[in-house]
Parts: sequence; C-alpha cells; structure tokens
Amino acid sequence: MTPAPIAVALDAPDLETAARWASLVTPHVSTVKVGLELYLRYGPDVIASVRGASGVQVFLDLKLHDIPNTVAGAARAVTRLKPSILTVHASGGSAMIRAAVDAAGPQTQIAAVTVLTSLSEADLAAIGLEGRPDDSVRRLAALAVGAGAQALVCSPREVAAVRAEVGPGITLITPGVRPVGADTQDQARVATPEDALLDGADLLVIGRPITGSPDPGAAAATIAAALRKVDVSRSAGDASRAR
Ligand SMILES: O=C(O)c1cc(=O)[nH]c(=O)n1[C@@H]1O[C@H](COP(=O)(O)O)[C@@H](O)[C@H]1O
Repeated sequence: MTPAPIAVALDAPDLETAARWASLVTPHVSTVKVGLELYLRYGPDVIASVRGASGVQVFLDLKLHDIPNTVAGAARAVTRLKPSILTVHASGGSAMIRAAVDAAGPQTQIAAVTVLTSLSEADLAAIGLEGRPDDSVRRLAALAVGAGAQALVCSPREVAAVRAEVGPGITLITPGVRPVGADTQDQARVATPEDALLDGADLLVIGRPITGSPDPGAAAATIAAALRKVDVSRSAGDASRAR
C-alpha cells in the first residue's frame, strides 16, 4: 500500500526512541521529521539512524533564520545528509530564502515556514502582525515562493488560501494536525487530517497524536487509513464544505 502523505515528527529525547518510532511508522507514512531536539543532541548521525534500512524520506526541520550568508552555509553543511526537505523561516526575508535555495542540493526542497502553528491571532498581534493569521501567512507564502522556495509550511486553517495564492506547483506542508478529539497541546491553529488534505495539503506533519500513543504504528496506520478515504477531488476552496 502506498504510504500516506504524513511526516511523523520524531520529537524524542533519545535516539533509540526516535529510531523505534521511525521503524514502527514507516510502513504507513512517507516521511519522518527530525527537528531541533534530536539534531542538537545527536548531530548529523541522527539522519542515518532514523532513515534505517527502509529508505523513508527524512525531513530536516532546523527552521534556519539568520543572515543570508550564514543560512547558505548552514544549508550547505547539511546537503550531504540529503534530507528531502529543509525548513527556513520565511520571515528571514527574500535574500535569506534565496540563499538557502541556492545552497541546498538538488535533492533537498527548501520549505519556508510562514507563521508558526502555535501562534494565535492575539500572539501575532503581540509581535506586531496585526489582523487575521491568513493575511500574514499569505503574504509570507508569496514572498517565499518569489524567492524560489519550492515548499511552504502553514497551518491547515490557511492551506486553502495559500493554495489559491501560490497555485498547484508548490508543496504545502501542514503541522497543527489533530484527529477529532485529540488534545491540541501547544498548537493554536489546528484542523483534522482529513480537512488538511481536502484543503490542499501535500504533506501532513503529525507528532504527538502518533508518537504519544501506546502503539505509534497503529496510530499512524489509523490516520493513514482515514486519509485514504478522503476524496481529494472535493478539493481546496470548496465553499460548500461545512467547516
Ligand atoms: O516546521 C514545522 O514542522 C512546524 C512548523 C509549525 O508552524 N508548527 C509546528 O508544529 N511544526 C513542527 O511540527 C511538529 C508538530 O508536532 P505535534 O504538535 O506533536 O503534532 C513539531 O515537530 C513542530 O516543530
């Protein structure tokens, strides 16, 4: 069966746990995501450990955010690890995003994180981004694509608006995904896996709803099966769909 378009966030305190989660979920999902916790503790070797024998795609989520020269150097430094995706913050600006795109190897897509899914409208106002999150997300999405980003990270709440803004060729990645009834934890802008897919997401980042389960393999399989039932022909922007 084709693995579901899910990147499981391996936010684990130790490598053994991360590698175990990766091996349990990889029959069901296309991608595993290594973030700051694992990478800062174990360094580049963590990539090979979680990739294992399965050859699953590895998404390296370092959320680079610095001056263009520094980000280019950092992107070059991880090129040999061949992550399928590497994140940068879109708010680093056009020149920084362009530098990352130019420095990343051909096998790595640069994904620009628009507005963190943990931020509510009030949080955004407090950092000077007044108005609806959609507006900031759309503006940053357009900027990032203009700078050459091939992928964007946004919440599933905005993914339809972002798809309308950037068109079909850009990979849209949505964290902030919670199955019905799951605890939202520190995520502020969330939606269900089914809604994220229907609204045009290409890859769903899901961590604790899978890794916090007593059986991460079964949790991944359940969400993957639910996504297989989604009729993506009822696609983004279908205003008739109840929200
Ligand atoms: O870039 C990301 O992956 C990311 C961007 C964002 O806006 N929000 C967000 O939650 N993430 C990551 O997505 C994962 C979500 O994990 P859960 O909340 O456990 O499903 C974490 O690893 C976050 O670092």
